[in-house]
Amino acid sequence: MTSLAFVLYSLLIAVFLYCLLNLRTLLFNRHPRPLPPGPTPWPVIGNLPHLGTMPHHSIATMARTYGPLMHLRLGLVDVVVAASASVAAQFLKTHDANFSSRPPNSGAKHIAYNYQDLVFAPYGPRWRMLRKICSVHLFSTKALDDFRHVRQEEIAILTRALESAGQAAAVNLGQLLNVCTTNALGRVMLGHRVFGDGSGSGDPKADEFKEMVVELMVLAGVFNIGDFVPALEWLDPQGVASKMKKLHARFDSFLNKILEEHKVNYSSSGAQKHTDLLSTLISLKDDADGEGGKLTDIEIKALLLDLFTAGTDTSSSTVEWAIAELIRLSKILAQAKQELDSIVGPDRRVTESDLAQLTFLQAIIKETFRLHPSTPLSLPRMASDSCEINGYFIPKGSTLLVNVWAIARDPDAWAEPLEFRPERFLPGGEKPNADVRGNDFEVIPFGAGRRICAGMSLGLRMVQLLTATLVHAFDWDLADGQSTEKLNMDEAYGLTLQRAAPLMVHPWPRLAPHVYRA
Ligand code: HEM
Repeated sequence: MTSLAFVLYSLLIAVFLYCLLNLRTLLFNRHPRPLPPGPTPWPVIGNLPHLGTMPHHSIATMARTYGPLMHLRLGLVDVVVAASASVAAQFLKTHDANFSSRPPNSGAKHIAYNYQDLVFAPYGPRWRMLRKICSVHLFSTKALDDFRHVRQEEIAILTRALESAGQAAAVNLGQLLNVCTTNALGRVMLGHRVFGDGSGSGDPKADEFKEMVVELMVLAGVFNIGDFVPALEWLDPQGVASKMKKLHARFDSFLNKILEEHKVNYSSSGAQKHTDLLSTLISLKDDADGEGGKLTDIEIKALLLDLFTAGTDTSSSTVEWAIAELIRLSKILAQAKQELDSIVGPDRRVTESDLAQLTFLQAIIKETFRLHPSTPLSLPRMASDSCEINGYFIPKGSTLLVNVWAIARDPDAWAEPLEFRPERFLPGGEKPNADVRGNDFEVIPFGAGRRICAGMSLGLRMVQLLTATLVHAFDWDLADGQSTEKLNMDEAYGLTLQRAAPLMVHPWPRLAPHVYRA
């Protein structure tokens, strides 16, 4: 054999061995570490059929078999699920920077102006700019304090509406709460209410708006096959994309109207300048040269859409769950009333300055967030790079789902987790110091890390003040003489956790009459 032939022969053998080794690695050990355990996927659609109609329930059940760090294959997409506090902390604290973008999805594309918004903006300069604008103008302590009177006034209007409405017929509490949260946000963001006089009674526009927000949350919560099997996207087998496009058109016309009206007022009156978020956004359109560039009309509409959808039903449905729990549990309700009566008394409504003293009420709110988190699977995140967590390989591009709902019901972390027991958050209870602001991973209704809820401080203030006011100002009966034990506490699945049946109640005023007129 000539030396050239020998070299070629050796090279061939080396290449063959290299390919053989690679093939072996590809077939049997693609990654230096294994993927987290999980149920065997079906061909093409993977584990999509395993999700069922209540994915946060099904995923929690699967985690009992496969562990708190689980791998699912949804179509062609790797999905990792965190179902315990310690695993959630690994993703949202230790590896948070790597999980600070959101995965591609049809909701962002068809509803949120093709990712031009804040919620779905890729982690980077534009996201930072949008978030900063919101923090400064809406959510900083100064902004929240400046607009405290707005929240209190809108809650006063709700109280008045409940006082006069409840005696004649039962009221849909969630609906009225939604009008209140939307108008309070509208006054801060746009400088005026979104719906009429704020009382919400029989306002078809308010009904339609809530129905649109709920539809958005339901659609955004669907695991859309097209998101996971791109080859099937054009087929839109569940009809999700087509419903999203129709809904987008309705939101867009709502937002166009707001923008046009505001531009007219803004240009005709210099006095309007910078008194509300939208004026600021419009002024940024002309002179912003922040890191992410100028704001376009589309970006402004996308941001308004985010805030109106993420910031209304989340708060109002949390209050609806809280009141439903209290109506069922009369002893806890009585204890909450006692606290309010001793601190606030019968001659005035609760104000935000009272909240710090209402320790039992605060515990009720934490317990409500624990059992009824507004977004049970939080909002999805995506691995920007491959990484290793708890000895498992997490591939680049994986979607992360944090089962906030299951974590807060984990029997290893909570005593009798299905019981509504506010005292667990009080001194002497099992978690006296736990807070819900993303530091204690056993209860993270607002998520955690860089992409924690942008409106958390506002959401918390609104939920606390609304719940405190409703408990203090009214006694509650269920509609049609329904017994409290029979109150339906079922959930309806969506990106946000709605009640399956709306809470229909009669509110009976319990404070001095002048309180309701003030
Ligand atoms: C009960 C009240 C609320 C709850 C439970 C809640 C919950 C959440 C959760 C779980 C996330 C995802 C966090 C993550 O990825 O880790 C989120 C994101 C967000 N929330 Fe809230 N939210 C509430 C109220 C609000 C309010 C009042 C607003 C604004 C007016 C708001 C605006 C947003 C925005 C803009 C994001 C996206 C943040 C980003 O991607 O950087 N939320 N919220």
